[in-house]
Amino acid sequence: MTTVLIANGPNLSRLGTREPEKYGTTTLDELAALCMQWGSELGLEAVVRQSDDEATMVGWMHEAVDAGWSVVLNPAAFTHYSYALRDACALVSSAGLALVEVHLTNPHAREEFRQTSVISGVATGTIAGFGTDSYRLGLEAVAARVHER
Ligand SMILES: O=C1C[C@@](O)(C(=O)O)C[C@@H](O)[C@@H]1O
Repeated sequence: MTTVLIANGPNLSRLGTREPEKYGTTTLDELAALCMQWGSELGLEAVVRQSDDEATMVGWMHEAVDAGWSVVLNPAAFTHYSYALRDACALVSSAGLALVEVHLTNPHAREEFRQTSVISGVATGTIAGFGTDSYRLGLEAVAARVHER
């Protein structure tokens, strides 16, 4: 089965209680279980991780390249300023692996600083604003690309 890394950035461990009016009430553990279920329905093995640490996330992108994993990435606040994570994401997409950027909220409808993504330019595509369904749609996009190969 094809493995997909679902990588979550800073503060997403607090899902469920973090600004629930914006991010919903689903916890990260619940989201991980949903992703594993959606993944298996799509013929994908979902590996779900979260870190508040930029270097750790850069290392995960290197691991994805070496292992041939596609990635569904919610870079969280790193979206807006982490050139290190952007460069690591470019390694994934330039290796021909799908790198789908996802967001629970629609950053374009929020504060000005959220309207810039330094990741989008090297992502295969971006899905934002559909709550936890953004992840499901991200997995569907990966599955469509993997199965057309
Ligand atoms: O932490 C997050 C979550 C987020 O990536 C989202 O999923 O909507 C949007 C980011 O602006 C924010 O920093």
